[in-house]
Amino acid sequence: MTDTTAAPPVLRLDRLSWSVGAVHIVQQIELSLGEGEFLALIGPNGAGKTSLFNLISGVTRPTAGRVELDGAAVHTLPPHRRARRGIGRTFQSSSVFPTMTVAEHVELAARAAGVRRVTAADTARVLERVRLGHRAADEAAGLSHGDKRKLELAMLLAPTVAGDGPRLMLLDEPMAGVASEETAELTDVIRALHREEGRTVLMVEHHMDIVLGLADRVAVMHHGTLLAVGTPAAVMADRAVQEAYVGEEL
Ligand SMILES: Nc1ncnc2c1ncn2[C@@H]1O[C@H](COP(=O)(O)OP(=O)(O)OP(=O)(O)O)[C@@H](O)[C@H]1O
Repeated sequence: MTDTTAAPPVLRLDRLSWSVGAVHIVQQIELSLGEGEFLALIGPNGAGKTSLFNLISGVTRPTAGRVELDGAAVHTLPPHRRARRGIGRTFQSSSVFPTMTVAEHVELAARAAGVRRVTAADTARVLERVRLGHRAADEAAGLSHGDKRKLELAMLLAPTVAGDGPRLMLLDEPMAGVASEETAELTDVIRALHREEGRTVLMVEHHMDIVLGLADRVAVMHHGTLLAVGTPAAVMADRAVQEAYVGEEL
């Protein structure tokens, strides 16, 4: 018997597709993320991972299929309305403003999310959660790449000043450009947002050691389709996945 009382998945992608002219970039993706789940999205260069994030966050609209958040269709909404429904996103390339202070970034992000009153104590609390409290008054230009990534996470969390903040966090290669000595702490920060705050996470990440340390499940994209979805061990043992990565590091 079907359990009709079960909560809908936080995110459900239903035959999600995106084509540009005759080029099918994202094809018929079926994927669900449960509350508090951490799913890593991997795949060779050009597989369509960023395009999929664009479809979920609203940067682009699907040419077919649906995106549902908590059971409600959101794929026709613009990005800011999806953000208000709880979809938060970081980008592959760093998006901080060099001459603004760390605290000002959080304040700006909170205001952009519709928070009217943001105090210094509010921004300090957000920055503590990403271990950047000690840099609040510094200009972003002076931050290391790892600290810039943490600041982007703080901006994602800024709406929590006056509400729940993102239920679903889309992290696009959070370790990109980060020095190896900084990855452990950044991983810890992301883990805490997931485990301690219970946020649902979908993360694109190429470094398998990071993926294995964080993700409950892994989805593999190749030529715009999902090749495999499963536990990290099952996915890495999958022959089709290994073949997709021939010539590349898995
Ligand atoms: N607006 C667009 N118009 C046409 N083709 C596009 C567009 N955006 C992306 N593509 C193509 O779609 C494919 C998937 O690109 P996408 O950036 O989503 O891949 P990716 O998996 O994120 O790659 P990477 O790991 O290199 O970031 C690529 O072949 C890319 O050239």
